[in-house]
Amino acid sequence: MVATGLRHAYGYLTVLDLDTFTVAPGDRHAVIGPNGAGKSTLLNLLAGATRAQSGAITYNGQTITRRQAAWRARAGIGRTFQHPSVYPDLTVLDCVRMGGWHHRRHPERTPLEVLDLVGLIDHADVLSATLPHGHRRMLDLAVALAGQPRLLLLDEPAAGLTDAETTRLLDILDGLPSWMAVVLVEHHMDVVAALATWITVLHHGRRLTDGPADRVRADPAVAALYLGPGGDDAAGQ
Ligand SMILES: Nc1ncnc2c1ncn2[C@@H]1O[C@H](COP(=O)(O)OP(=O)(O)OP(=O)(O)O)[C@@H](O)[C@H]1O
Repeated sequence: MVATGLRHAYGYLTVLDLDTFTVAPGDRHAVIGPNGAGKSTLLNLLAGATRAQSGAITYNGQTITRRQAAWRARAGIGRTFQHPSVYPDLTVLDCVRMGGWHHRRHPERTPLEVLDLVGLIDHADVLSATLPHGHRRMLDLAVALAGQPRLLLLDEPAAGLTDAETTRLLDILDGLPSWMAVVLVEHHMDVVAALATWITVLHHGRRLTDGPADRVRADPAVAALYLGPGGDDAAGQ
């Protein structure tokens, strides 16, 4: 996927102004930055949940800038949400079935296998709205994985998880196929450190820097962004 000239504003407030953003098969691309930096806005534009006010997005060589989110999902762009609330009236299993509806004939994994992967197999018949937060996040991930995405957009998947849940999440993400591209918006630097090979840092909607994960995490300007000048450790923790 290649996005160029993406710009988004709410009224007079420009919240994203990004010259280029590229993801290739197999990438593990983290997008980090302080609250309000425009990370979720970027993900929403890539997923089609928000329509780009200017700029262009291509995917597999095809222009998808005006394509709706559902079309993009069918084309292989899966996503999770910062505040997951997947189909509250459905059972956990039916949510995952919905996530994989366009792969009914040739699913790589059955819905039950996906639930097993994320540790929710014992909750298959429970109404999704009754799940505690960590389980709801895992269900959100299961729904995205059931769609067999080629590009997976993750919006703060570790937010609010316990240590044990975070470990499980890291195991799952670490086991994703190498052809799948992942874009990860995340505040937890240990999660970013474990997964990301490339990091883009957003600040006030613009790219502060980007590059190989080790180099960006060691960048004093990135540490200063999180802790203020002199904060050595912020991006490297
Ligand atoms: N629907 C909206 N209407 C008005 N302003 C909005 C709306 N959604 C987001 N914003 C503003 O856009 C800016 C970027 O928000 P965004 O959620 O993309 O940031 P973020 O980097 O994901 O932040 P966080 O880490 O806190 O989730 C913020 O200033 C936010 O208040």
